[in-house]
Amino acid sequence: MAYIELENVSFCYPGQSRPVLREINLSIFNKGVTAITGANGSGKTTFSKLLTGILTPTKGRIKLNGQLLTSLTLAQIGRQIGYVFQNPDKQLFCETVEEEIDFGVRNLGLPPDQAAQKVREVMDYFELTRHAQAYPLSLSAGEKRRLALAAVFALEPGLLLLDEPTTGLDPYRKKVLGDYLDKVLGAGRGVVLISHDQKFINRYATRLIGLRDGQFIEE
Ligand SMILES: Nc1ncnc2c1ncn2[C@@H]1O[C@H](COP(=O)(O)OP(=O)(O)OP(=O)(O)O)[C@@H](O)[C@H]1O
Repeated sequence: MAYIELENVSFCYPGQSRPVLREINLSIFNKGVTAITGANGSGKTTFSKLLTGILTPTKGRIKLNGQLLTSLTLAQIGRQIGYVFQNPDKQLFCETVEEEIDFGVRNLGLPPDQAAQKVREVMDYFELTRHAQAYPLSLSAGEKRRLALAAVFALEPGLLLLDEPTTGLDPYRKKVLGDYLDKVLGAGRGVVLISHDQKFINRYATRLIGLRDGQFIEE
C-alpha cells in the first residue's frame, strides 16, 4: 500500500486565478528516495505543505496510511511524516540546540535515559555537540540546517520530507547527510527529497519526479 496517496489533488492559493497544482494523482511509498525537481515557483514547497496538512487541497484528497489527511491533526501527521522546512529559521524555536532536538524526542514516550541517548546520538552524528547550549538562531547557516535535520531525524518517522536539505552544507556535510539517508533506507523507511542539487539527486534518488505546469511527470 502507498504511504501517501494523492487523488485528483488541485491547489490554488486564495485570490489567485491559476492553480499551482492541477489534478495530481500520485502514490508515494515509505521506501527509497523519491526526488522531486522543478523550477523556482513550480510548486514544490506548496506540495510539501499539502502532504503535511499545513495546506488543504482546493480539490481532491490526500490519504496517509489509508486515512484522510483532513481527519488527522498536524501532530498525528508529524509523527508519520518528518518535514524539514526549506528555511530552518522557520522551524527552530527553542532556546538551545539540545532543547531543539529534545523537544520532539520527549513526546515519543521513551524512558528518559533512552530519550537522552537519542538526543546525544543525533547531536553527535550532526556534529552539534559543542553547540549544545548555543541559541539555535545564532548558528551558521550550515549548522542551522544540520540542527533542523537532526531535530526531525531523531523522531524516526516513517517518511522524511526534506525541502532543499543540502542548501548551505559543505561537501563533507552533504556526504554525512547522504550516509544518514542510506541508514534511513536500510531501516525500511522512506525519503521525499525536494532539491535543485542534481549531483545529490543523482547519487541518492531511486525515483525521479518533475513538477511542471502544475503536474508531476515521472522521469
Ligand atoms: N502564500 C502564498 N500566497 C500566494 N501565492 C503563493 C504563496 N506561496 C507560494 N505562492 C506561489 O505559488 C507558486 C509556487 O510556490 P512554491 O514555493 O511552492 O514553489 P517552489 O517550487 O517551492 O519554488 P522554489 O524552488 O523557489 O523554492 C509560486 O508562484 C509562488 O509565488
